[in-house]
Amino acid sequence: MLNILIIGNGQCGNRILDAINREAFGKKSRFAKFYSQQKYKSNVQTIAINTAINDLKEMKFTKAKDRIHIPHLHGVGANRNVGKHVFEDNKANILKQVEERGNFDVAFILTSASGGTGSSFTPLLVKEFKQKFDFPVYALVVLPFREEGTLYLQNAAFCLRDIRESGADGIILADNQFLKQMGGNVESAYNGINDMIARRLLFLMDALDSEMMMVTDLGDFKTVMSGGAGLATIGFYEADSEMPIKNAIRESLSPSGLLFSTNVYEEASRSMVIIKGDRKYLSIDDISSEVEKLSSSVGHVFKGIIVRNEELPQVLTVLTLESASELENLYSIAVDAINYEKQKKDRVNNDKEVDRAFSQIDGMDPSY
Ligand SMILES: Nc1nc2c(ncn2[C@@H]2O[C@H](COP(=O)(O)OP(=O)(O)OP(=O)(O)O)[C@@H](O)[C@H]2O)c(=O)[nH]1
Repeated sequence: MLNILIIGNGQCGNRILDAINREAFGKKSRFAKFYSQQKYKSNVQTIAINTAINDLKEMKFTKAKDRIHIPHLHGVGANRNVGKHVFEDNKANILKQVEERGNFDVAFILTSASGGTGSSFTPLLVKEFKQKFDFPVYALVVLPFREEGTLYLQNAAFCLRDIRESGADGIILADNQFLKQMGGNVESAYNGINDMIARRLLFLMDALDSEMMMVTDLGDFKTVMSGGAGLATIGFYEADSEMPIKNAIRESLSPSGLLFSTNVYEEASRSMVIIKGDRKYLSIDDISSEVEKLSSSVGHVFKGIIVRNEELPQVLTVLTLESASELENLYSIAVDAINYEKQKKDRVNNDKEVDRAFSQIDGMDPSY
């Protein structure tokens, strides 16, 4: 049995963690968390960390003992410098609470790249973990909608770089902009995106800890994640009973299945394909021929099959990327955002117009 730690940092990380716990507790009752056991096969510990108490209170499926409030106003207001200081002041407390949970085989840290709390805490937390523990640490990082503004864009650029430099064993990318086709208003888009991420992570945990017909384990996952440029994404597809399994594999690798925009056949470096479902849907020949196609352009592909009676076929693909043109696009917009913010600040510093306005009443007092 694997010991798995999942941490959700900041509002976005908290919400995805809550979506994971909702699936794991069963969706039926919001009170399930008070009396039921999580349905995980592994020993999964979940911890939500936030500076904003309201974000923690908003969680419906994560137990109160699994929420760590780091008091700092109501968040750090998208300021990563403030967030870094707040983390340093509180890291002993956070690490103590993690250590009290026991030993882990692997940790996942969930965060947005662009806010203040999650994006500044995550790289520093990864760094502490890598110094203190010897389990692999993976960050699942949510990229912003591109129209969310200059501060979020610059945060995303610096956060991703910081996480890469922190010693993380891999970064799994999910992109709000790419996933916004979920439609609806922002809130329902968030819920839809969070559910997509939660489902994929739960499938992954299930696969790493299952008796399989064909085995993929944590060792294989580590090997996949160590390929490429340290970046990865995850695809998923659930087929109906009519769809041939090879089409389901292809769908999981298509834009509608992936969490991040990439042409898998051009940018992926290593992959893991796990297929789950009733034996009657799982033609080994079809699976093998589709996986061979993928490996001819990707390189190494690990393949796992989990037989689950009466279940429709589902496919999960983990892909590490050796290049990511969408990330290059994001960085070029972020550079514009950083320059824009800098110019604005310079203008305010150099332009004394406001000071001149105030100076007109120097030495005067109000008369009533
Ligand atoms: N997918 C998804 N993205 C979210 C969600 N909530 C916020 N975001 C995105 O996360 C970014 C903002 O980061 P947050 O996680 O809200 O910020 P934080 O880490 O709590 O930091 P501060 O509020 O600045 O202290 C924006 O790009 C939002 O679009 C969510 O529930 N799901």
